[in-house]
Amino acid sequence: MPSLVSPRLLFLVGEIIPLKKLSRGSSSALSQGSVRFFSRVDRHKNAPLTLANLGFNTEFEKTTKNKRNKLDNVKVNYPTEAPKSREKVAASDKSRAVRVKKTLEIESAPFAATSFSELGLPSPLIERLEMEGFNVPTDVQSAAIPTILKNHDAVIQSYTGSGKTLAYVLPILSKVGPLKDKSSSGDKETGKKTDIEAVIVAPSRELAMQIVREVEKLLGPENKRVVQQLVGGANRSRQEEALKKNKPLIVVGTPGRIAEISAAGKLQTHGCRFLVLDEVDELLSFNFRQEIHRILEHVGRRSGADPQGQKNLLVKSADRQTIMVSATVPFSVVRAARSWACDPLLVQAKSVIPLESLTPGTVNLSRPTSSSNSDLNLQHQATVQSLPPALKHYYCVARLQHKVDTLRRCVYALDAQSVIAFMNHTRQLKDAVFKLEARGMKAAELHGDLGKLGRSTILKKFKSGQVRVLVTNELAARGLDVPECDLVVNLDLPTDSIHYAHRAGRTGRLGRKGTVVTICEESEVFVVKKLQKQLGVPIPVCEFTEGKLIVTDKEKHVEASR
Ligand SMILES: Nc1ncnc2c1ncn2[C@@H]1O[C@H](COP(=O)(O)OP(=O)(O)OP(=O)(O)O)[C@@H](O)[C@H]1O
Repeated sequence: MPSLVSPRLLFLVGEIIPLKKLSRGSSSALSQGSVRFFSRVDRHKNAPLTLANLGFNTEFEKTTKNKRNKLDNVKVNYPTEAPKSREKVAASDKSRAVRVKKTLEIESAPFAATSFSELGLPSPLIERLEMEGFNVPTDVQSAAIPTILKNHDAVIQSYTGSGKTLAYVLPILSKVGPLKDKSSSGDKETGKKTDIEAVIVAPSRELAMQIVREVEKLLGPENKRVVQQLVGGANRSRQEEALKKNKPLIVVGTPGRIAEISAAGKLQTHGCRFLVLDEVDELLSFNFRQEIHRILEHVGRRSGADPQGQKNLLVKSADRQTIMVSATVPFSVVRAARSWACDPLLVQAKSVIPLESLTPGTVNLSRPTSSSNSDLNLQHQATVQSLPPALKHYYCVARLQHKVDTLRRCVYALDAQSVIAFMNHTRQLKDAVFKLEARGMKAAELHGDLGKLGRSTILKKFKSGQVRVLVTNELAARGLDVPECDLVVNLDLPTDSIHYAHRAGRTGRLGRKGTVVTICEESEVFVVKKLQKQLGVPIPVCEFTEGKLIVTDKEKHVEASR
């Protein structure tokens, strides 16, 4: 079997990563890898980067029924001895154990593993998973869990609803708290009991509370105090009292509140071992910049140097494992990971590669600019990775004043039971809800101006089916997990393909069916066409007549199946 890595690209089970510039470390590591090629690569100079012009006739060896899809012999070998900054400190100085990254043998991360026990999770945690009905890990969990357990910093990128939350929660619970692997040697013993060992940051209260519930479910009722929420809008002094009284090991919250309590000296995170930035591209946006910077400076310590960049082995803080997560990874995330993480790996559903091998455009989704053909192909590839494959996308044209009525007809035509409708301005949400209710359709609005109690009540009603249409904006909805959601409607156009992807990802969770309909004015159709190109998915035009969704594309006039 040929064992080579073309200097131009790395082909990992359906992934083509143009590696214009591999840094020495990873290229040597990667060049030791042997990736299965079935054809020669002969890329023409300026042709766009497509499989065809790369001379690939990709044909995978059919795996037998029982054999899993594995990457044979692809190794990303990191030096087993920790880089200088992570050398084991002398036995005498126990105050600061450091994390030693272990060689990551990709084949030990069996992509599409058939059980969680194959991934090295401790049995108490596996028992809890089984009690909660989680038996088979998703692809991104199969790739991420071994990577994080081997102490690597990671950027986890996989399409919406693919199980990214557990992909980082499970390895953390394997090392922190009552379900952890008691036998794991060499791991840092926790410092004072008050030390927080994991900080998980999310851009919205809803998402933070959703993560808390996932962690609490796994910990079980007897261990609920191990995790605590620090979300904005809740009573801060009560949160600080709980921190003192319960001494949680894991905190989950929104950037503002975590930074606020940290600045007040009420959150001891210098011994923190894990920092997770969920929906990281949103967290790096302007509105959270200051708080995220404070959190990155004060939580644990970036491995290898203190925030001032000086090597300071006397700092009494543990190396921090930094994990960044999102369905969309624009290059701003790659840059942030490079400065705040240490040798981070890009973990996708079926590939784990050194992040430093990426160049602008490879996973960049945030530059929906006019780009050359090959860049479009790359964006296409990156964007498609952020959309659940089973989704169906449509658009229909309506006058501004008829949009809500069109939404109502869309809901009836698709017989949708759990609908999330997106608008760009909070004041319009009320008007849309009023019009829907006036026509007998149970609707409610969700946005930042509502209080914490109001928001959680509305979410509960929506999840329980008491509300059929939730009208919201994308911040309140990012990362939101409502498995029953079967239709997403864009009443206003999203600002770019990243926002489209996160809105669309509220439906079609974990392989379920889902439909996305964008209702736009005639003058906005060109934007939908642009999104279609950037997202790489067909968005045919449709209309809702006689209670049916009719695709009205010229070449085909068919009724869309429900
Ligand atoms: N291994 C699994 N088996 C069954 N269900 C799972 C598994 N992992 C996650 N889930 C469920 O799948 C749903 C989606 O998971 P999650 O919210 O973590 O997806 P996500 O990738 O973070 O989505 P988003 O990008 O929108 O944040 C949740 O209801 C979760 O409980």
